[in-house]
Amino acid sequence: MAVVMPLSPLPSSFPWYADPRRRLLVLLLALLCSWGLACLALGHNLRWEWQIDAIANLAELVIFTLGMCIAQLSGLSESARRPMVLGFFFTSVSCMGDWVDEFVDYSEPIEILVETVEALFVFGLVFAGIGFRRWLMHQKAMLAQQTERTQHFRLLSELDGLTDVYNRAVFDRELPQQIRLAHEAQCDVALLLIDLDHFKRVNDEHGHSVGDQVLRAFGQLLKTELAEHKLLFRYGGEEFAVLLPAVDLKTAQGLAERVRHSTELLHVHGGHGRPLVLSVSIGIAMAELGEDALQLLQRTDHALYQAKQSGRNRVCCG
Ligand SMILES: Nc1nc2c(ncn2[C@@H]2O[C@H](COP(=O)(O)OP(=O)(O)OP(=O)(O)O)[C@@H](O)[C@H]2O)c(=O)[nH]1
Repeated sequence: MAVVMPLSPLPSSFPWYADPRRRLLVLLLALLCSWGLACLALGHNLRWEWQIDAIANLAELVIFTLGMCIAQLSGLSESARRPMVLGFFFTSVSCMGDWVDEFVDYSEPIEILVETVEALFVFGLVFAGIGFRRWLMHQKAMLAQQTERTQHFRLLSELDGLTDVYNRAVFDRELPQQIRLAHEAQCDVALLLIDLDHFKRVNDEHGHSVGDQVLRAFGQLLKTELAEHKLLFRYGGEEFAVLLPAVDLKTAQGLAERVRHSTELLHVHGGHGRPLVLSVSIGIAMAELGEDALQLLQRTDHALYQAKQSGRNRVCCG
């Protein structure tokens, strides 16, 4: 038994032992050998009048042995599997000692041995507990990692890859939601549509990569200027949208003017090495009572159209 016992927690990297079916075989053999040796040593002087006890002991033995086999085969991490298997091995052996204690007459030195074996139960529970705790901690760490990854991928799927602001899909989801929330709370919500002026020219004259640089720099500018307002979206191409909950028209106009002015000062170098002259047109509309997302969007778009038509680089309200 002394030889067999340490076999259970052998690392699964041991070549022959790596196959889980072989590990199970070793464990079952170890258990049967221990049981057989104990019976041989103590004789067969069994009294069967306590059959209920015998069945209970056997049931315990089967449960712990099964626990050991399941732990061995379940693909637990090495650090959890080893103490758990060892723990169930001890409890199984202890059950055998218990069984022998009930039904065999033996002399005093053997009694001490049997009681020692029975005492293994406590060690078994401690080891199994350690294994179980490590398994729980491992599960907890895995769950936290999984949650973090899910959040990370969710965020990635919501962000525009070029400008790092929310994408159109998030805008389509947020717009009706913000209107509903504003109606419920009876407060304002403003929508801004911001469009870079003559952006096609930037692409045509300086190339697509400079155009991308402008979009990136402009996205960063919006994030800086509207730092306290998180609902910032790339609506399409060179057009951005901002939702401002609980903001009145005057404040929304002030923010839009600030963005317009900062855009004039934005420095992105074109193909010729000189900074590009950039400007934006901005349309603003406040959500009105009973109005839906499409109606608000149409009014804001109309305000943007007016800003473009009346010469660009300006803010118009719808
Ligand atoms: N570099 C770059 N260009 C883009 C991207 N998305 C859209 N565009 C370009 O943006 C340009 C938009 O052109 P228009 O819709 O004519 O708008 P505009 O030139 O800004 O004119 P106005 O809006 O009337 O001032 C097109 O040339 C598109 O190819 C992008 O991700 N990167």
